[in-house]
Amino acid sequence: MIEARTLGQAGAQHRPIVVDSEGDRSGKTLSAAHLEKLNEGQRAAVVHGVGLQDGGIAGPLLIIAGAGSGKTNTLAHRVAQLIIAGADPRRILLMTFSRRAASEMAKRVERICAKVLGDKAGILTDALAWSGTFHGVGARILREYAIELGLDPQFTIHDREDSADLMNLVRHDLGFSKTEKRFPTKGTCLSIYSRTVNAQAPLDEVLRANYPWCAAWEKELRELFSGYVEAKQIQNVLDYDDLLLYWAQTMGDATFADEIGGKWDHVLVDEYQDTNRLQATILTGLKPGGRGLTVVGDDAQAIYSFRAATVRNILDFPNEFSPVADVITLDRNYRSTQPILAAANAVIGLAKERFTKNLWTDRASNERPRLVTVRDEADQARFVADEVLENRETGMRLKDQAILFRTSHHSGPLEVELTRRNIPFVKFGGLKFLDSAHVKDMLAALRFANNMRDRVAGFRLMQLLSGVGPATAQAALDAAADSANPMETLSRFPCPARAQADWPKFVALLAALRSGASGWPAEIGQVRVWYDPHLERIHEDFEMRRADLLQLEDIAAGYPTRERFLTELTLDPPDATSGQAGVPLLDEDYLILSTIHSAKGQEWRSVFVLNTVDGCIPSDLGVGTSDEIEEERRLLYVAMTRARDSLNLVVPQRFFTHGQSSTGDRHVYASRTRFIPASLIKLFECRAWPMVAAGAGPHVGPRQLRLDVGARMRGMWR
Ligand SMILES: Nc1ncnc2c1ncn2[C@@H]1O[C@H](COP(=O)(O)OP(=O)(O)OP(=O)(O)O)[C@@H](O)[C@H]1O
Repeated sequence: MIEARTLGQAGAQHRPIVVDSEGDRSGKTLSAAHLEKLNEGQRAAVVHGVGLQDGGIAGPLLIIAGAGSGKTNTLAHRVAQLIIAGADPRRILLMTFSRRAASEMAKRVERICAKVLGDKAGILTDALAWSGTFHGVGARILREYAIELGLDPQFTIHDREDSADLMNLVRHDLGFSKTEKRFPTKGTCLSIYSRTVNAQAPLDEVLRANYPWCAAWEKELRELFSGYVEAKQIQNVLDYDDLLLYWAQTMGDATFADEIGGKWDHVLVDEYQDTNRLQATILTGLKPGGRGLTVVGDDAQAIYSFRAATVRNILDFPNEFSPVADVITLDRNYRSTQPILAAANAVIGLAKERFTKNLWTDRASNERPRLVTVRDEADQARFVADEVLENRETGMRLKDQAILFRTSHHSGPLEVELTRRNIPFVKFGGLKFLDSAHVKDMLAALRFANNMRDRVAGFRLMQLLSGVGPATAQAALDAAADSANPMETLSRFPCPARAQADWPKFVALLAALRSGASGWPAEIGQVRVWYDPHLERIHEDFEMRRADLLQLEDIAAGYPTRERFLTELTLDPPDATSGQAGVPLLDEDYLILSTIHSAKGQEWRSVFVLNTVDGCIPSDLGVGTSDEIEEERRLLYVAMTRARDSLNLVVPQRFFTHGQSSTGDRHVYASRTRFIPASLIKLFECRAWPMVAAGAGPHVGPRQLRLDVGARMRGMWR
C-alpha cells in the first residue's frame, strides 16, 4: 500500500480510497499500458479492491461524476481489470440503461482485455453473458426460476401499449368506462399504476403528489389495479414493471436472495441516477453487504423521474452499507472544449440542488457555443441543414453531428428539409419501429402462438380477419380460455359467415407455429405469408409496410429462438426509424436525430439543439412543479454536454400554431429558454440567421436600436 487518500467529496460520508500498487495481480497491472491513459481518480476506481490477496471481493464503490468525465470508460476498464485479474466473467453482472449501451460496453471491455491478454481476451469477454438492462436481466432470472415462483415459463411480456390495452379491457369489464364523470384514460391509469409500483409508494400518496386530478377515483383505481393484476396472472403475461416487481419480491425471500445474489461475484451498474426504488431494492437484495457492488452515475444528469427514478438512490448509496461505501468523484471533463463546458457548467450551476462539482477541461478553444436566433422552425431547419453540409465540407462526417430535441415531433420540419436535400439521417427516440400497426400484428401472431392465454395478442390478431369484430374475438377467446384443448376449440369455433374463408387459415397458422415443425426463424416467414393478404386489404401503403416486415424477418434471424426474439424485442426495441426507405446500412454516413433522452451517454463533434425556447425546454408539459423544472434544466445540461467541439442552440422566434390549414399563419412568439438568463449570455456567441449580406441594406453590422417604437407609443399618452 503506498498511500491512502480521499478523492473528492460527494456530499456523503465515505471511506478514504486506498490505492494498492504492488504485490498482487492488480498491483502488477496498475502501471500497465492499458491503464496509462486514465487519470488518477479513474485508475483508483478501476483497480479498487481488484485482486485482493486473500481472493476477497472489494466492498461497495460509488463513482459519482459529471458529464464527460469518463465514467462509462472507467466502468469498462474496471470490468476488464476484473477479468484480467482473474475474475470469472460468467460471474459478473453488468447493468446498463439500454441494451445498446450494454453491447457497446462489452466491445470496449474486449478491446481493453485484448491489450493485456491478446487472443485469449475474446473467449473470456464472450463469457460475459450477464450484461443488459435491469428489465432484461429480470426477465431472464424470472424465466429461470419460473416454476419455483409459480409462473408459467412461457409467460409473455407486454410492452406499454399492450399493457394499456389490457388495462382498458379491465376498465371496461368493471364498468368504469361508462362512469358519468370521465374516468382517467387507459394511459393515465397505467402511468399511475406504474409509478406506484416503481416508486414503492402508497397509491394515495402518488395520486396526491403526481395525479391530483385523479385523486377522487382512488377507490375505483384500487379496484382496477387489482383486476389488472388478476388479468395478467390469468393470461400469463408480465408487464415491464412486473419484471422488476417480481424480481424485487423474490429478493425479499432469504433463500432466493442468497441463491440469485450468489450467481455473481461482481455487480456493476451504469447510469445509477436513473434507477428507481425498486431497482435499488433489487441491488441491495443481491448484495446486502455491498461486497462486489459498483455503481456509477451523475446526479446532474437525472432525467427519468417521470419513470419514478430517484436521484436519492445515488446519494443514499454510500450509507446503505456498513462499513459505508467508498466514493470516488471525477472532476475532469475529457469531452468538450472549455467554452462549451463553461456554458454547460453555468446552466447547471443555477440548479436548486446539486452534488457533483463543476468540471474542468484542458481542451482550449476560441469558439464559444452559439445561440442562434432564427425566424421560425422552417428557418431553423434550413440553418441546421446548411451548417451540417458546411461542416461536412470541412471533413466532419454526418455521423459526427447530431441534432437533439426535447420531444420527437420537434424534428418534423427538419426531417422534411433533410429529405428534400437528400441528407440521410437516422432518428432515435421517435416512433418506434415496433409501434407500427403492421409490425405489432406480426408479433401478435407469434405471441399468441406462444401463449394462447394472452388476450391482448389474441384480440388484435383475430380482428385482422375480415368478418371478425370485437364481440366474435371476445367469444372465441373466452371459449379457448375455458377449454383444455384451446387449439381444438378454436378450430371448431362457429365463426361468422364472412370469416369462413379466413378462419381455417388462421387456425392452421397457429397450429403450425405451435407445433414448432418449421423451426425458427422460418416461422416468422410463415406468419408473413399468412399476413400478406390482410396487410394489402387493411393498409393502402402496404408496399412500404411490406419492406418493414422483411426487415423484421432479418432482425428475427439474429435470435436463436422465438421466445428470445419476442422477449428481447419487447424489452429493448430497435429505436431507430429512418427518413430513408429502410434504415441506412451501418457503414454509410448519416446524420443523427435524437431526443435528448435517447442521446444519453453519447457524444458528437458537433451538436445542434432545436427549439431552445420556453415551452420546448422547459417543455409546456414539464413546468408543473419546481422539481419538474429542475429536471428540464438537467435535460438541457445533458444536451449541451454531448458536444465535443461545436455547439449550436437554436432559438426560433415564432411557432405556427397547430390546428389550422396549411396556409394559415396563426403563430405565437417564443422566448429564449429561461435556463439561459441574461447573466449567462456572455458565455455564448449570439447571432441571428440568416445573416444579412454585407452591402445588402441598412442592417449591416451589429444590431442596435434604431427606432424606439415603444418610447413613441408611451409618448403618445404623455
Ligand atoms: N483518461 C482519459 N483520457 C482521455 N480521454 C478520456 C479519458 N477518460 C475518458 N475519456 C474520453 O472522454 C469522453 C467521455 O467519456 P465517457 O463517455 O466515459 O464519459 P461519461 O462520464 O460516461 O459521460 P456522460 O455521463 O456525459 O455520458 C470519451 O470520449 C472518452 O473516450
